Amino acid sequence: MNAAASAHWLPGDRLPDVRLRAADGDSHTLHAEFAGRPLWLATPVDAASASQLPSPPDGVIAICVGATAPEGAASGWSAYAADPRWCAGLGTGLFWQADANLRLQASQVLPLEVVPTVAADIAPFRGQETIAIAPVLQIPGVFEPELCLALIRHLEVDCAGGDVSAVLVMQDGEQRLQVDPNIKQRREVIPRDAQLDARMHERLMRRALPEIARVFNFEVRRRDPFKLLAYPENAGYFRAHRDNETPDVAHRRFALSVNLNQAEYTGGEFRYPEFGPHLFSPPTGAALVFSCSLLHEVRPVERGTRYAMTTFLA
Ligand SMILES: O=C(O)CCC(=O)C(=O)O
Ligand SMILES: [Fe+2]
Repeated sequence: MNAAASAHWLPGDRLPDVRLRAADGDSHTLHAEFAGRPLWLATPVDAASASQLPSPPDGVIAICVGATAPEGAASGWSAYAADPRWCAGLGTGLFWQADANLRLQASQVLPLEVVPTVAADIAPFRGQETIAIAPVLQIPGVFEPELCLALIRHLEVDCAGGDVSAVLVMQDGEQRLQVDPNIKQRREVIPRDAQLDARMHERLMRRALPEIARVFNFEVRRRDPFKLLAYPENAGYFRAHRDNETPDVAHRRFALSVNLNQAEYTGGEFRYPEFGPHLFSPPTGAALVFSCSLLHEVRPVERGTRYAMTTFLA
């Protein structure tokens, strides 16, 4: 096993693309042919280790990469050889679970000590018709839970809760910052901890930017400063607005927002009234990315405090 080799793939990372060779000699690429369903991927070192792999549940694609695989098609596993350069980078003796978007969910060393289960978020798709949906992108697991907690602490403790959020208004031909409860009510602060800033930046570079490039075909070159937000119980909201309407923010292309404690409040969902009634409340650590030209609102928080981190990309 080589833990060092696999250490650079963390839960939340999208698996690298790779060319796989089937027993009949045909070649297949991971991203092109194995996305769209949850994936189990194993790299057992020998036949004994391969024979201990559990059968995958229905709807899960299971591929065994390397010299050996569990016997026969009935096992639910398909055997492939991979480009050896990739195998070296991956490491052998490993078991990976990835979601339908090929994002790593969990990894274990073989033989397995914990029986793998299919978590709700990597369960096979159940078809559901919808008439309209806002063109937003959700990226799970951009920040780890521990980073989310550190950010909340930074806002509440190190930054003494932040400042009441103001809006820019034009008055007598001049721009002025002014608190306006007709528009929004929340606290906010630009983080003052360079290490937290660097950790957020690294996670965005690693997990959000490649997805934005893939989904929106857009290469991010600029980022506004990070902002930590608190929407208090019965007092926090941001009414419908667009994020690029005044000259000072016209450069913004995409808004990115990460929920930091989604299970601890109710209300506070995003809504895109131009695109129907759906409410968006991504889980803790997930990023919501959308065009700054879309009308959007953050619904009033009813219970608890909603914490989030937001920035704008261009
Ligand atoms: O609360 C958030 O996550 C972001 C709210 C928002 O729309 C904004 O700050 O422009
Ligand atoms: Fe906004």
